[in-house]
Parts: sequence; structure tokens; C-alpha cells
Amino acid sequence: MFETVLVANRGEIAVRVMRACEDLGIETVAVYSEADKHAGHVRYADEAYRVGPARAAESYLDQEAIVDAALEAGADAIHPGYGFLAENAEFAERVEATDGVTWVGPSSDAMEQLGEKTGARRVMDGADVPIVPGTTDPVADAETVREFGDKHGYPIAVKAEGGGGGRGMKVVTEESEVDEQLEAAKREGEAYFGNDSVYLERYLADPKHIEVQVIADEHGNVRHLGERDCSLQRRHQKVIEEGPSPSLDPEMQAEIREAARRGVEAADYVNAGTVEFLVSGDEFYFLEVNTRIQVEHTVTEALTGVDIVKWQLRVAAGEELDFAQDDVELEGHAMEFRINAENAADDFAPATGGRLEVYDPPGGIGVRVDDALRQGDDLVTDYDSMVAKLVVHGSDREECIARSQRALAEYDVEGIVTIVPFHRLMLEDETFVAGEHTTTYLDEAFDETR
Ligand SMILES: Nc1ncc2cc(-c3cccc4ccccc34)c(N3CC[C@@H](N)C3)nc2n1
Ligand SMILES: [Ca+2]
Repeated sequence: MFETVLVANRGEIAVRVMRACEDLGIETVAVYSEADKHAGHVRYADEAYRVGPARAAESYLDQEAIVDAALEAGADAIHPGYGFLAENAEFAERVEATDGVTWVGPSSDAMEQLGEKTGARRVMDGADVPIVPGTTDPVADAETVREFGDKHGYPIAVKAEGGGGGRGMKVVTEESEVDEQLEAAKREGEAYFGNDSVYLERYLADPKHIEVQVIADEHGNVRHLGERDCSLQRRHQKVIEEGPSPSLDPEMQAEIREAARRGVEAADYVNAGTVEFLVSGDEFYFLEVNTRIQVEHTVTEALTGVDIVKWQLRVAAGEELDFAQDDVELEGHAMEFRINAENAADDFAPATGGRLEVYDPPGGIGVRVDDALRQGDDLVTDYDSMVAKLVVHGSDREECIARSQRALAEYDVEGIVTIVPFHRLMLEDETFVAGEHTTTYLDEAFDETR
């Protein structure tokens, strides 16, 4: 097992990873930017290295500075968390090539193979995982799109190869839009991902977004840890995630979980990952693979009792998973509420600053708060707006909702604006409480009010 691990991240996920390290008796090393010199993850770590000024490009994204810090600290592994360099295959490769420092995550090859959308579709298709009807190679010209439309009908999703999170996807609702939307998708792909190749999929109207957590070791053991329903999103930002899905029937639940496991097994994947699906009607289709630990991994931890981050470290150190697929059981229901420093009454505009005059998070049975905050901290607004996660578990969805209402009522934050009031309202929204919301629910609810 590693003796010292550098966590190449900040905020709540950095503390979360350091807690797994502490549980394993591992020394923790933090990296921080000038803006984070008083941050919670720096306080928590055994030692900390300044890697640059506030700008992420010169600090948390500075690969050389991070590797140098690891070497200086004598770290024998680097955990990337999520965001920043977590899915950067080049950085993974650089760490793999650095003697004495292990990358805690999938191999750079696996990241390249599954991170490339059409490649991932080919691998899943080969493992009999249903993929959205479409192309598994990039399309070159408008003629190909028209032929696809003739065969599969409209609407068509034109997706940038390097796309993700809503960027680089254009919808062609009828043939007359083909040229314009194809060009737009290629331009956006080039602009955001430096890659203008695009592929096609039949567009599924109003889908639910279901994702399956997987963990695999270097000895060929591949386990799924059940699914999460991430359909409550606003402009491609997840707001509340939950598990198990309130809308899947038991047979689809079992099918989707096993499909994810099978697909990852076919890809020779090692470490933690998430397989994303779209569910429309009684069909589910593979969407993409996330080759990192995700914000909402906590929902799965609450349901299964499996410490996913601890297993990331143990798998990276060559250990074997000590549980069989049949040992994995999801108990009860869990929800994660992202606590963003945003003003829901002002189109979720991120806070521009402030000090935590009062910071008094909830507690009690079934309540977990992952954060890197304490009362009196100044809010750092140089990076993303998520400052904490409230994770609530109950014996069923009803108890989970009631307990979440109690926890959100207890959550006392003053001095900065957060979306806690928005979450309190969501728990009284009848569509959400009935579990009937899909990925378009919030966008439609908000756009209607506009
Ligand atoms: N063929 C087909 N049909 C419908 C789709 C609908 C979406 C989509 C659109 C809008 C919000 C979403 C939220 C979660 C998951 C997917 C979506 C979608 N996304 C949006 C971001 C990217 N990760 C994939 N792809 C789709 N693909
Ligand atoms: Ca190495």
C-alpha cells in the first residue's frame, strides 16, 4: 500500500480523498493555488505545496508543477479527483512514466479508448450493450447525415467526438437544418475540444439520465455497484442525484447494471468508472463512459456501504476486490444535494464572494456532509461554485425525502448565497417527489417562467 499520496485537486473532493487515505494510514499531500492558501483541503493535509497563482491553468492544471510537488514530497501516488486533470490521458501517461509514482485511476490507454466517444460506442456494441442507433465512426459530409435521416428519421443528434456535458451536441429536427447544424457542431467541436469530427445518433426526446458505478481491479474482477438517476439537471449541470432510480422497473434495473459491468469488462478497464445511459420509454442506450470518480459517487457509497475512493487506492496498489457481484446490495434510498454558492433566484448566478459568517451543516442519522469549509472562511470563487454536498440516506425514497427536508432545514449558511432554499423547494415539487422528472424538466420549468 502507498505511504504518501498527493491529491491533485481542491475543495470537498480533495478532503474526501484524503479521508480515504487516512483510513488506510496513508500520509496526505495537498497542492494549492495562491487563491487557496487558507483553504480547507490545505488545512486537512499532512503537508501542502503551492503550485501556482489562482489561474487553474497555472496551478491545478499545471502538470509539471504537480508532478514536481509529488517528487518533492516523496509521494508514491497521485489521485486526481474529478475535473481538472482527472480525465487527461496525457497527464495519466506522464504520471505512469514517472518512476515511483502511481496514477490512481484507469490506465491512460483505457482513458483514451473510452474517452473517445465513437471508440467507446464500438467497444460497448461489441459487448452487446445497446447503443443509441447511430454511427460508430465520424461523419464527413451533409450527404451522410441526410442518408442517416432517410433511414432512421428525424430528429438526429450531431455530436462532437470530444464533446461532453452538453457541449458539442446539435439537434437536427428536419432535413432542411442538416447543413447548418452539421457545421455548427463541427465548429463547436473545434472551438471547445480542438476536434471537429462529429458522429450521429438518433435523438431521444425527453430521456432519463441513468448512470452505473463500476469498479474493476487488475486481476480481472469487474463489479457494478448499482445505478444513480441524474435526471434532475439544469443546463447540463446536475442538481440532485439519487439512487436507486425511482423510475426503472426491476428487470431494466438488472439489465442496465449488468450491461455496464459487461461493457467495462470488454474494455479491460481498471479502477472506478461510470457508464452513462439514456432511458427513453422501455429502452435504454449506452451514452458514454466517465473514466474518473464522480461528484455523486457518494450516493452509491450510502446505498452499498462500499468506500469507492478507498478501493480506488487499493486497486491502484494492486489489491484484489474482496467482494463478489452477489455481495453487492443496494439498501434503501439515497439523494445527493449539490450545495452551490449560486443564487437560484437570479438564474443560478454564481456568488462573487463573501465570508461564511455562519456555517452550521446538518447531522444526525442518515446525513453526510462532504465539504472543505469552516465558519469564518472567505469564499473562493476562482473555480467551480460547488462548495459542499449533502448526502442523505433513508430506508426508502419517502424517508429519504423527509430526512432531506429535515437536513436542509438544519443547514445554516450565512454570509454567502447558496441554493439550499432551491433544494427545499424541489422537495415539495410534485413531479420530483413522484420521480417523474426527466432531463428536460428543470430547463422547461425555468424557461417557462422566463
Ligand atoms: N441521442 C441522444 N438523444 C438525446 C440526448 C439528450 C441529451 C441530453 C440533453 C439535455 C440534458 C441531458 C442531461 C443528461 C443527459 C443527457 C442530456 C444528451 N446529452 C447531453 C450532454 C451529453 N452528455 C449527452 N445526449 C442525447 N443523445
Ligand atoms: Ca509511474
